[in-house]
Amino acid sequence: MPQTPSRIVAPVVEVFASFQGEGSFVGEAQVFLRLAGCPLRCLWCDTPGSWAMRPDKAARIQRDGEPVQREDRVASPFQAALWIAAVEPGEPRTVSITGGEPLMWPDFIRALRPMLGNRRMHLETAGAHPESLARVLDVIDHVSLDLKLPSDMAEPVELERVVLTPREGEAADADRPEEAEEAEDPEEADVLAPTTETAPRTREDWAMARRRCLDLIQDHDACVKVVVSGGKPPREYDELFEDVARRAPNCPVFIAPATPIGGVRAPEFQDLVTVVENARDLGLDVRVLPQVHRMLGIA
Ligand SMILES: Nc1nc2[nH]cc(C(=O)O)c2c(=O)[nH]1
Ligand code: SF4
Ligand SMILES: [Mg+2]
Repeated sequence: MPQTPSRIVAPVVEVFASFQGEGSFVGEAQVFLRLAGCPLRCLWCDTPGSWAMRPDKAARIQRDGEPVQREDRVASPFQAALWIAAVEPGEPRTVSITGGEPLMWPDFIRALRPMLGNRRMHLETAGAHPESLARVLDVIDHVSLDLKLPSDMAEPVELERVVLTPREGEAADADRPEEAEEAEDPEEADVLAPTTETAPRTREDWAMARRRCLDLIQDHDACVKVVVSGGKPPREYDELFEDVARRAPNCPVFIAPATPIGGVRAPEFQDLVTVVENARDLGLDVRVLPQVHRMLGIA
């Protein structure tokens, strides 16, 4: 059920300016808005700190060259837009909304759109929540769709909605007890209500979600990203490429060799070549692109 417009909030991990490190817009100066909350469990996840919503934690607002600002994590779209404007070093930038899984927050994303003026709004998402993607697609200028190999995914978890009473982490205002009482009424409190669309579990669920997402983006400005990690038979990626070739054949495909973190390995060079050739055999427009922001050592 959509949230009441005046009460739309989402948990913000961080807002910062950087250069886009992945996909079609690599190298572009952008602002990143990272929302917390992800029910998925990619084995090579590079942002596990964004899995939990943690309304008690602070949002990190980073303007280059200035000390990090710590703010209330639970933010309205208006507040997020103010932070975006505050971290931009110069002219307004394209805003990339990432996570976590930003499609946990479709109402928030829709409500943010009119607050960004003529900035472009890009979305970094996994192909796991087609209903939520359909809800936001008309306000998104570019979708960067990560396609996941089912064998790269551990069991998803469910994100529970959180009623914030009063404001999480803040004591009730002793001078205005009537307000504190109001806030304790769940009808009046802010609620972190992630989408109720369930995450894929089985291989079949994943195939269905992926295909629905590809059908949605086929006529949209979009790119597909596939993380290739070490130790996987190159043929495993065929099911992803075959779906792209059938459903969104004009969409550029970026192969991202996994950044070695934790136990994850980068792919062998020969395997990478084979994966690329398998995609090319299907007529796909494919490029290899490691995470450039990691290579630069920036956020
Ligand atoms: N520079 C930079 N580019 C990015 N592209 C996608 C990112 C993400 O975390 O989704 C990301 C990120 O975190 N930083
Ligand atoms: S979808 Fe993104 S945030 Fe969620 S587990 Fe995968 S890589 Fe991590
Ligand atoms: Mg990422």
